[in-house]
Amino acid sequence: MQLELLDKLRAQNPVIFNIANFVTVQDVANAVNAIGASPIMSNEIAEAEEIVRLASAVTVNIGCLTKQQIIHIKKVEDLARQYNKPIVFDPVAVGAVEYRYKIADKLLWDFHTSIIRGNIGEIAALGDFNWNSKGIDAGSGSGDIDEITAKTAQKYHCTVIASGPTDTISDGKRIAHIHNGSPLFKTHVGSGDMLTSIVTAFTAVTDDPFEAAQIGALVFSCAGQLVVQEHPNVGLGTFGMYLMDYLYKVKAADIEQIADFD
Ligand SMILES: Nc1ncnc2c1ncn2[C@@H]1O[C@H](COP(=O)(O)OP(=O)(O)O)[C@@H](O)[C@H]1O
Ligand SMILES: Cc1ncsc1CCOP(=O)(O)O
Ligand SMILES: [Mg+2]
Repeated sequence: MQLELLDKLRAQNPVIFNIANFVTVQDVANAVNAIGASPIMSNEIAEAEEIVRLASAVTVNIGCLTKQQIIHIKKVEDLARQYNKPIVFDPVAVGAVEYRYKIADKLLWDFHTSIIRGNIGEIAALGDFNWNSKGIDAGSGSGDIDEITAKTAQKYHCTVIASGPTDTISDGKRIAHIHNGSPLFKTHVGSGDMLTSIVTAFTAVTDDPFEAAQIGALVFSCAGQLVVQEHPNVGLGTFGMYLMDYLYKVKAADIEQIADFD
């Protein structure tokens, strides 16, 4: 794992274009900012080309999808292909809402996506596996998470992160697991969206999406774990606040001490 990518990210401070959802947009902007990149959110098709050109990478989050936004996403994804900017896709609730599954599946076939980051319910749905997703949450299921992640990566020819208590990452051939984190992540709506855009930030400093996925997931999970280690009585409200502090101040050396991956 290339932990030096964290310093590289902070030195380069790349601009990250986010098509966000209105629930978690500020958390995502602050998380991208705290980790050392420069977020920009936009919903306007007329400025899409300018923003894609100035950004190093693009997040597409379908958390609050509208028909107008689908037109915007297609334009932005087409521009990202034209200007060779990586796309990281967050398939919010595709396991629970058939309409979203259909839109996401089509976008993932029509445009090259570098990384898909979802919870296991979302990743299982995209990979056509049975799983009982629950709204935006992972829900429950008994499938083999390694197999689901790898097969979904093979289906869309990209890297996939199935996040959860363990983050499972595959590019269809290789598989990695990040065991760090805290159950408090689950209590904070927006944890997944923050992770997705932090992973996007790391695609700006490495050409290998599998590496960007691993380092993004490791840094994010370790930041949350450090919050709880150093503030054992933290509640779910203050966890979100401390998480921003730790995303900002966490160093590669701190992560190295607690990193738990294979
Ligand atoms: N029980 C848990 N223990 C440790 N980390 C967790 C746990 N649940 C979620 N996470 C972490 O929370 C972040 C968001 O993941 P997840 O909850 O799966 O996404 P989403 O918010 O999209 O459902 C990831 O970094 C993941 O590692
Ligand atoms: C509650 C909600 N409704 C639509 S998007 C959204 C936020 C999803 O955030 P996350 O997937 O990061 O928990
Ligand atoms: Mg999510």
